[in-house]
Amino acid sequence: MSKKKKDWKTEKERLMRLELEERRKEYRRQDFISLDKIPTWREENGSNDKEEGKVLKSGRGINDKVSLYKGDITVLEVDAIVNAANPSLLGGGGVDGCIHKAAGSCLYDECHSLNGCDTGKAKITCGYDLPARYVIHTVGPVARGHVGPTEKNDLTSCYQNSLRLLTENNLSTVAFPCISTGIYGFPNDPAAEIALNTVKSWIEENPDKITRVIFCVFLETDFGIYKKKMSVIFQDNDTEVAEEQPKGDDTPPSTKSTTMEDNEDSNKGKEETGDDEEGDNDPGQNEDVEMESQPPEENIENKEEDQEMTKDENKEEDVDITDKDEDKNPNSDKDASKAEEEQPATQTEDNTATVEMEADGSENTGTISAEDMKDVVESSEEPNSIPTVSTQSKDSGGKKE
Ligand SMILES: NC(=O)c1ccc[n+]([C@H]2O[C@H](COP(=O)([O-])OP(=O)(O)OC[C@H]3O[C@@H](n4cnc5c(N)ncnc54)[C@H](O)[C@@H]3O)[C@@H](O)[C@H]2O)c1
Repeated sequence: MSKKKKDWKTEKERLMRLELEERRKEYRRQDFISLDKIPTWREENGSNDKEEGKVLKSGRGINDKVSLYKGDITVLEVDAIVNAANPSLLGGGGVDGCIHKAAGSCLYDECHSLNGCDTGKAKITCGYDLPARYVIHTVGPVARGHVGPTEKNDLTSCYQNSLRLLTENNLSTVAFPCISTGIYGFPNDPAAEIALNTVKSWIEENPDKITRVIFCVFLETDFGIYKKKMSVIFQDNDTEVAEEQPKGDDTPPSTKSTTMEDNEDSNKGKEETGDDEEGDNDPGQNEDVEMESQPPEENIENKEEDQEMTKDENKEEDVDITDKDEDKNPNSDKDASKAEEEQPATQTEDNTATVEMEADGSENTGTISAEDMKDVVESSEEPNSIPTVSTQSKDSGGKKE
């Protein structure tokens, strides 16, 4: 018998009232990773340094607030995971498809009520069946291999607005995927540079608001890039080395990879519940994984052609939807009080957003032409039509610059 479709508002209110142990019983996947199983950047270095006879003073520095994790973002038990969405917020493929699939259909329904999201902006919803309590949806720039000031600013805004939304909702642990580096074609290296430096600056300006930011990479390529950059950007300069560093050895501490298998033992034996296809999102072990939803190189080209961003053609004023769709948008100013009761979360303060991508593309101020986004979004219009992401372990690296 088909399950009765849940009302997202009722489900959200119910979930928000649950204590952790009660909530854990509702996770669609029981092989979740709790925060204490993810070492901080300092702990990773510390464990290496201990091996090399050095003991690090445990500080409350920035290195205690960041982590590098390689694996599926949908299993992370944090306050919020960030979704690399598209302007429609109606799901798609890649990490967007994984998150929607793991969260369940209520996520789609709540997203549908948000009337889209502009590039660089962020909106927050409940996490539903995910171990993450919330999902912060942000829309990265469609770079197609080209990184100009606009693309850089938009990607920087994705991280800033996501962190701002996190703390505005009194949340303090978050995981980011590599926004825009998949089908949107932002080169991996500059994207990592922007992600790491933006997050570092933000934590330095708001040290007491953040407990942990996890950089969740999926591809071996990104893991290598992040590990190298983090060793430089998150230098451990607030430590006291207990013993002399071997003469002439000034190499920064290397780090061991934080991968799914490191943490698997901690969740061994947890029963798989629900109709989850085990391994749908499992990125495999230490290899690049080619996601079905991320077509091979040549197709990405075609897809990118399809998603040709023609800013001037599409450039339209953001439509302030508060007076236009207030009954549709639970977060419009007029309904602010009602919205606050129903939804503890708030949206970005300006609350203007791209008018929702209609299937026929009639009203669309997104940065991707209606026709193109229609193709991308149409396939994911209904929750059960969201393409599943299955991965084959493959040595192919991520997109080269
Ligand atoms: N890949 C596709 O074929 C496809 C199709 C339609 C829509 N989308 C999605 O792609 C667009 C956004 O592009 P994007 O480059 O920002 O996102 P993306 O294409 O999802 O790639 C972003 C990053 O997320 C990584 N990733 C994929 N799955 C996971 C996972 N389970 N956990 C952690 N990381 C993961 C992926 O390897 C890449 O590094 C949106 O339209 C969205 O709906 C993708």
